[in-house]
Amino acid sequence: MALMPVAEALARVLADTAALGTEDVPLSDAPGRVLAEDLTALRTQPPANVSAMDGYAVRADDIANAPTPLKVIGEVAAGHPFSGRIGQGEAARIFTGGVLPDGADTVVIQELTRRDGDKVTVEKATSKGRNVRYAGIDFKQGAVLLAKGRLLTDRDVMLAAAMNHPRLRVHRRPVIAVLGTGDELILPGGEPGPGQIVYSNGFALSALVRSAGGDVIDLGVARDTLDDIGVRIRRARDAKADVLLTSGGASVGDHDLVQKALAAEGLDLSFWRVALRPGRPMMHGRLGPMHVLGVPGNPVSSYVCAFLFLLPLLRTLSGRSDVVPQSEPALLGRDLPANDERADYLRATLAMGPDGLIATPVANQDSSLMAPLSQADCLLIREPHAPAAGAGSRCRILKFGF
Ligand SMILES: Nc1nc2c(c(=O)[nH]1)N[C@H]1C(S)=C(S)[C@@H](COP(=O)(O)OP(=O)(O)OC[C@H]3O[C@@H](n4cnc5c(N)ncnc54)[C@H](O)[C@@H]3O)O[C@H]1N2
Ligand code: MOO
Repeated sequence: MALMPVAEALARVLADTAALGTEDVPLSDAPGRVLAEDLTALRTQPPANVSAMDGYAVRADDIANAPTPLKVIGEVAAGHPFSGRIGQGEAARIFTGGVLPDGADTVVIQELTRRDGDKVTVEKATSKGRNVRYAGIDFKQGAVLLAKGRLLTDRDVMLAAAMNHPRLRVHRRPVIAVLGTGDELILPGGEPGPGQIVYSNGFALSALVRSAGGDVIDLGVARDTLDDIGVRIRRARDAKADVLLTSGGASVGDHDLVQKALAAEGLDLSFWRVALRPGRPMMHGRLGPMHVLGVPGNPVSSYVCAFLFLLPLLRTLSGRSDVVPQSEPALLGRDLPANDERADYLRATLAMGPDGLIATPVANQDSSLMAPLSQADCLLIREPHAPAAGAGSRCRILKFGF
């Protein structure tokens, strides 16, 4: 079977995949969730012309030839408007956030005044409209300020609160069941037997899922038997996971049983093997409504595949409008040879140079190496058959999160 181009593989993963259903959550639970409907301001902010400073509300014409004595006829604090009207030669004491009284058009800061009983002397002219925040300068009732599909930030919930929404309609969080496979794997902290290593993939994959707004079902590590893998696949199904993410057992070895176990459960395979390095033996299919992404066991391959395919899938299920992480320009930190037929995602570090970001691929790109992966800041993209490229030439990178 020919290797599938990365773009086609991604298109297949995302094909016929709709955003999950919605739920209402209180504002405090909304950051990190994806907005499921356009959010309209229920009020205007500020709702009236208000003072930006502590001082005196005046008529600018009255103080054009300062120093000018004015009569103080009232007081305005935030939340306590003054019902009177400022006439010629009059002023009102006003505090930050107070509604500008009728008749006044300007606020003089108190540092430019001298108060004496019910008189205030404005010592310096202040231009008309100064220190006034006009009604609606932030937003107006009816305006759509947060669009459907937006990943809500802490600042967004501040805005939503100001718009007077106590709860927001968001998409359900995707549930991702994470399964490791391999007889050689023990859990961190255990005592490895001969030939054993420590299970590590799942920790990064679960963290990636959570950082992208998904919930994780940890299916642990299956032994290399059809039975054990099958039991855990059924557990993912019974739990109604949206995605089953397996790592390991994806290749052609005698102990690579994941696809066989999935087939026994009725897998509808959409592809296996991608023109990608690292990550060639990746597969995708469906078990009923559940997506299945089978990523290779080599730790770097598992992470790169999850980054390239699981993240967009998770974002699509989450209802995000920005589904595919966008690449950014950088300059190559060292010479690279011509590429073969597989797209290459090189682990690279980033540094700021005089002409922009410099991406330098780590020396050893073996897909089993976790130390350089942890040192890397990004993936440097090499398209299939890319010609040799010299240090300083342009390249594209995908930055890691965190
Ligand atoms: N004859 C061939 N051999 C291999 C091919 C091939 O095309 N023909 N492809 C190679 C490529 S490329 C990759 S990538 C690997 C992927 O193989 P598997 O998905 O079957 O991975 P495993 O054999 O299960 O494991 C590979 C490697 O990674 C370690 N591993 C596995 N799971 C974990 C985990 N959860 N945490 C940490 N480390 C893990 C495992 O011990 C192996 O060392 O196949 C090549 N072979
Ligand atoms: O495709 Mo594998 O992931 O290169 O080691």
